[in-house]
This record gives sequence, structure tokens and C-alpha cells, in this order.
Amino acid sequence: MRGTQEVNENGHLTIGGVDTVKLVREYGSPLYVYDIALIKEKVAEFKKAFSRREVPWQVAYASKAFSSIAMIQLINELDLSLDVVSGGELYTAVKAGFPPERIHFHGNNKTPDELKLALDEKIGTIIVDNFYELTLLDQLCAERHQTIDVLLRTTPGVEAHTHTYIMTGQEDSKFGFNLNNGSLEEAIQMTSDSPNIVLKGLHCHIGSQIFNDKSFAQAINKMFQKFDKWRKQYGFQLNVLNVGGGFGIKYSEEDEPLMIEKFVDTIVDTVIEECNRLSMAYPEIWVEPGRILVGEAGTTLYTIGAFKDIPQTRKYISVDGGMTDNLRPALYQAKYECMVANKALAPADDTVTVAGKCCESGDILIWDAKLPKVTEPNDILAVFCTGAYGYAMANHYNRIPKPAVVFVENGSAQLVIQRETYEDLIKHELPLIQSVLVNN
Ligand SMILES: Cc1ncc(COP(=O)(O)O)c(C=O)c1O
Ligand SMILES: N[C@@H](CCCC[NH3+])C(=O)O
Repeated sequence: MRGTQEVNENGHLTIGGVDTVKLVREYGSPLYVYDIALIKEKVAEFKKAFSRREVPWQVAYASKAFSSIAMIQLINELDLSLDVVSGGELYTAVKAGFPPERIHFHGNNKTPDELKLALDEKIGTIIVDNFYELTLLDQLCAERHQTIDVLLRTTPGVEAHTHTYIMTGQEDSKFGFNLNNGSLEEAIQMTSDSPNIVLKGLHCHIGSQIFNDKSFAQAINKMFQKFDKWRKQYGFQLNVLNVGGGFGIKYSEEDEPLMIEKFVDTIVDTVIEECNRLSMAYPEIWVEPGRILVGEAGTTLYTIGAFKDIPQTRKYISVDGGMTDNLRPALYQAKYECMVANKALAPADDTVTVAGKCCESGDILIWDAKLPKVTEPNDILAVFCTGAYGYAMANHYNRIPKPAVVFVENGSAQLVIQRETYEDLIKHELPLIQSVLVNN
């Protein structure tokens, strides 16, 4: 059980004091449920861990993990900064009324329109990823007589131990300026020559779902290696050091995540050591967690439908969602745990494979899950830890509408994203005009 999850007198799973069976009755399924108290707890852990230390800091929520108007408003209430990675995420933040000065804009291929939107909205910081962007941003700022604070994203050449698709700090990466081949130095020089671009510091993000704090220390050590030279040669001052996100969480028994405090201490200790070695002032340390703030807070509720038993081979149960609302098992072989929410006290005495409803053999949410033998059609299956990169990566494969999202806290539920309808699926489509095709 995570966060506020409990079992009530009816043997039903409750989250935030709300009966999950009632939630499905009211909002349908699949349904993403967010335990708001757990999100607040994780935010508080970051604040507490940093407040004990002697450095200035900022925590920016990486909204790619889950972005919606209500989510961004919650992050604003909790007084964090915000990381966005596309025009759409930026637009959502603006519509949510998020203070622009606390928005940081990422991405390895920001379009001119996206950069213009960022400049129009006067956002706080752009994390510049490559030379194309640096030149484009410089031109746009010059045309508009605007200046902008930037960080340069660097790939320090650190291999974080995680799935290769979510490793980003290694040399061979599409992201950032390489530290070791001179690219970063060239970018620093370009910014020092520009009157429009104000270089505030450096950024790196070594990957996601990381369990080892040493990888962060290694990345920081590498970023400081040439700092002395840059300081002398280009007058570069490190006001901000952003070490990204990537803090791992416990999806299943196999995962052994570190405490937030441990990550923070390693990061702060390493920065302090380096600064003391170089006799320089401590920069503001920024982190940008996504998964660790919202991952464990999210649970997806499905209705169980078809059963298929292949004797001596495998028992499948199918749910009314799948890789359309949780792409992670298909994409990264990610592991999840589950429970029958309306039979939460029944012993888990059977082994079944939980399949999604998409036309793909790879659409399996959980292989060999432990569930009660008494599980039957119309039971509610709760899959845990789906709060990060679940709704965010939801898609319309097989023309399946996206589920609804509710926030729960202190016994109440609030719908924050409506379930899509079939009508929504076709709302941007235009009918075929046969005569046009025939005449051409
Ligand atoms: C630049 C950057 N910052 C932050 C994050 C957030 O990562 P996580 O959700 O693993 O904390 C990501 C995603 O991996 C990222 O690419
Ligand atoms: N979407 C990935 C993480 C990528 C994070 C963004 N750089 C996941 O679900 O684990």
C-alpha cells in the first residue's frame, strides 16, 4: 500500500479516503486516480532536504511526467518551479496561470514558434540544447530587443544505469552540448559574445528511473572539470547548476529507490566540494524531478472483462485499457503491481497475466501477476504507480478514447480531466470530397 491507500470495511481499496469502486461507478474506467496527499508529501521531502543545506536551490516539476491545468495549478500552490519541454506544455502552464518567471523551457528541437511563444510569455529560463537553437534564439532576441536567461544543456559522458531509452547523459545522445569534445566550450564562448543571451549556468540530465546517487556525483564532477578555464577565459560565472531529474521510484518489489534526502545530500555535497576546491561561490542548485513527485501517487482503475485459460501454459485476464493508457510495459518492459480493488482482502492465490485490449500481442500490462482465484469479470483492477508517463504518454491506438483523471484527497474526489468520447476522436476530421479527388 502506498500513500493514503487503505482497505475499507467492504474490502474495497480506498485512496485519499475515497472508495475506488465508487470512483469507477461515478467516472467510469479506465480511470487515473491521483493521491494528492502523496504528491504533497514528496514535494515536502524535497523542500525539507534542501532547506537543511547551506546552498540556494530550486525544485522544478518536470511536467512531461503529467501535465494538466489542475496539476500545474497544484504545483504552483506548492510553490515549485516548472519544467516544460514543448509549446503544448508551455501553453498548458500559461493557461494554468503559472508564473512565467518560474518556467524553464527544455527540448532538443524547439521550433521558432515555440521559442517565440516562450519569449512572448517572458518565461524565466531557456535550457539551450544545441548550436542551431543558440543561433536562432540569439536572432529572435535581437529582432525583439529582448534578452533571455539561459542554461546550456550538457551531456557529461556519464552512463546512468537504467533502460537505454531513458539514458540521456552518455556521449552518444541526441541531447545537449558534449562536454568532452569541445562543443560546450564553444557554446559558452558564443553566449559570452552575445548581448542578448545571458548565460546563467549549466544543465545536465543523465537519465530517468535512477537508483544510484553516484551517477549524479560523477556528472557534477565532470561538469566542474573545465570550469576554472572557462571562468578565466570567458568570464563565465556559474550562477545556476541544474542537475536534472531522474530520481527512481518503487514500481515493484525489485526496485530499491533511494530516499529523496540521500539524492539531495549527494548532489549538494558534491557541488560544495567542487566549489570549495575552486574557491568559488556556491551556485543555485536546481533539480527537476518528474516521476518521483507523481509516479507513486497515480493508480489506474480498470474493469476486468475477458478471461482466457490455456491449461499448463498461462491464464490471461483482459482489462478495458492497456498500452493506450500505459505505454511503459510495451516500451520499456516496465513492471507494475496490481490488486483487485473490490476484493482487496481476498488472498492473492492465483497467477494471471493482465492483458490490455489493443490489437498487439505485446499489449500486456503485467506478466504473472498475483491475484485472487475469485477474480471475475466486472471486478475492478487497480494498477499502482501509474502517475508518471501514464496519461502523459496515452495515445489513441485502435481509436480508444483517453481515460478521465481524478484527484482525491481527504475523502473527496475532483474530476480534473474528462474522459474522451468517440466524438472527440473524430472532431478534427473532415469528410472526403469525392469530386476533388476525381477531378485531380
Ligand atoms: C531534461 C529532463 N529533466 C527532467 C526529467 C524528469 O525525469 P524524471 O521524471 O525521471 O524525474 C526528464 C525526463 O527524463 C528530462 O529529460
Ligand atoms: N517516458 C519515460 C521517461 C522519459 C523521461 C523524459 N526524458 C518513462 O516513462 O519512463
